[in-house]
Amino acid sequence: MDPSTPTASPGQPDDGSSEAVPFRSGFVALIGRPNVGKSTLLNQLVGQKVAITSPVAQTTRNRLRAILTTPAAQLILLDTPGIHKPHHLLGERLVQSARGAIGEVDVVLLLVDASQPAGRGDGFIIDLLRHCRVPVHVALNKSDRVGADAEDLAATYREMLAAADDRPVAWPLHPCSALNGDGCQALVEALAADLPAGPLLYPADTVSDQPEQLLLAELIREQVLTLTREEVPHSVAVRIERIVEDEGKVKGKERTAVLATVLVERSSQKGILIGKGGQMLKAIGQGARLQMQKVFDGPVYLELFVKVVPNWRSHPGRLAELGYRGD
Ligand SMILES: Nc1nc2c(ncn2[C@@H]2O[C@H](COP(=O)(O)OP(=O)(O)OP(=O)(O)O)[C@@H](O)[C@H]2O)c(=O)[nH]1
Repeated sequence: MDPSTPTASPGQPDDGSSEAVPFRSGFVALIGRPNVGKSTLLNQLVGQKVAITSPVAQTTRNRLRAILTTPAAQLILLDTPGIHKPHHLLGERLVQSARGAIGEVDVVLLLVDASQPAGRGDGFIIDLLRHCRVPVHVALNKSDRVGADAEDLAATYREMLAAADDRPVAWPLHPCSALNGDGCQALVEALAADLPAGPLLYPADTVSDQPEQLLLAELIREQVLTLTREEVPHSVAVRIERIVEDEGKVKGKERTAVLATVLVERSSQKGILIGKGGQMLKAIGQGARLQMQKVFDGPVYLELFVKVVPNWRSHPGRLAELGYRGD
């Protein structure tokens, strides 16, 4: 299909009758508690890595737009930081950012971890969404872990949601697995059906509006989250200093050099990040470099520095500099 003619959809009759199915486009906010799988779902839906994921809660710090174009619709998906009780200025900005997203979209997708019982956190989010003027869908994620069939899972979760909140909620439930893709196509179709008729808002082959620098910084942060222990992850920020087309070519492909600084709050954290004989920093660099090579589709040289900036998470100026605006 020619992407510049978005009204041509598979449901459109070719007899010239007026019952053409309109192309739909609009914004969908992904809302949920930390670690329910929002970023994993985003990557699964657009078919490539646009958001970093990790088993550490509160991985997502920026609102990311991922763009999914099907023959019938274009969905602009806003990944939001998990909603949780904030403990510092960064935390407050993250929650503000998620709340802000609810007011700006055409559809809200509430993601829950269906392998966990619904709890007070779910009640808090349901309350936040109760007065939302746009359709709310609920993705029952991690269905692969539950072992129940889709119907049973929906019925169980409906009861759990009702128990988490005394007033009944009648939002459509979609069992799915962001990890293996089960149920994701049906989910996309349901979301698309609730979008307004409209044209393509981005070229059909766009998958993200995230600046390259931010993605590269996130790929480094992902390795830190994956490889280091509890006390380090949330104190880390990454700043990309420079990206240069390197002189050298490897197997005929241009090499890209990336220079980045990893910011931590304490010198003890710097020690952990560097590791014995520099082993930890080397492993972080190697992991990030492999991911970056996929982004550039070519060889990457990555140089990492570690710098201590005490309390950067509580400094409005530092947060803004690193892109955490909480808008
Ligand atoms: N088994 C299983 N695990 C999943 C699924 N979706 C996500 N996960 C795992 O859950 C963890 C958290 O996933 P993320 O995508 O980072 O979660 P998030 O909601 O974006 O997290 P925050 O950034 O903290 O808000 C990771 O270890 C994922 O691999 C799923 O469908 N099935």
